[in-house]
Amino acid sequence: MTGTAHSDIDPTAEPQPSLYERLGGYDAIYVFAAAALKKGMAHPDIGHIWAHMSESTFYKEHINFVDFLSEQWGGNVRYRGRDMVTAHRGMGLTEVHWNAMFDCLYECYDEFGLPQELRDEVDASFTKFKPAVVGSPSYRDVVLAHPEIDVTKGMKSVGVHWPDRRRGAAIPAEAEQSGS
Ligand code: HEM
Repeated sequence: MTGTAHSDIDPTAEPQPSLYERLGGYDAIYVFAAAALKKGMAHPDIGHIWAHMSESTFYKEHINFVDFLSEQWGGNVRYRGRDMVTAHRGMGLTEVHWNAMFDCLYECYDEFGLPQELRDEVDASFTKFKPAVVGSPSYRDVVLAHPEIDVTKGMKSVGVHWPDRRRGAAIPAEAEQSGS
C-alpha cells in the first residue's frame, strides 16, 4: 500500500483545473474543433452535410461549436447559439451520423496526442447530449409526408413530437431551453 489514498480525501488539496484548462483553453479547442469539422467534411457518412453550406455559415458553426464546448468544459465562455434540441431537431440524425462524428473525434484525439483520461472525459461530455442530437425525424421527410403542413409551424403542428416525452426521452436539462 502507498499513502496515496489519503490524498483522495485531503480537504486542502487544490481542486482539479477544468477540462477546458486541461485541454489548453480556447485556442486549443478552436484548433481541435476545426480539425474535427474538416474530418467531418471528408467522412463518407456525413460529408454531404457540408455540400451546400456556405463558407460564412461554416465559420459561424465553428465558433458556436467552440463556444458551446468551452462553456461545457468549464471555460469562462458564453455560448450564444441555439440549445442542442432546437439545433438538431429535424436533421434526421442517426447512429450512423453519431458514429461518424466519433470516428472524426478519435482521429483528432490521436493527432493531438490526447491522454486517455481526457479522451474519456470528452467522450462522456458528448455522449450526455446524444438523446438531444440523435433520433429526430428529418423535417423534410415530415413536410413531404404532410402536404397540408404550414412549414413555418414546425413538425409539432402535424402531431410529430421530438423529443417525445411520452416515450420517456431522457434529455439533459441543459440541452433544451424551456418551451422548445
Ligand atoms: C454531442 C454531439 C453534438 C454536439 C455537442 C453538437 C453541437 C452543435 C452546436 C453547438 C451547434 C451550433 C448550433 C447553433 O449554431 O445555434 C450545432 C449545429 C449543427 N450540428 Fe451538431 N452537435 C453534435 C452532434 C452532431 C452530429 C452527430 C451531427 C451530424 C453528423 C451534427 C450536425 C450539426 C449541423 C449540420 C449543425 C448546423 C445546424 C444549423 O445551423 O442549421 N451535430 N451542433
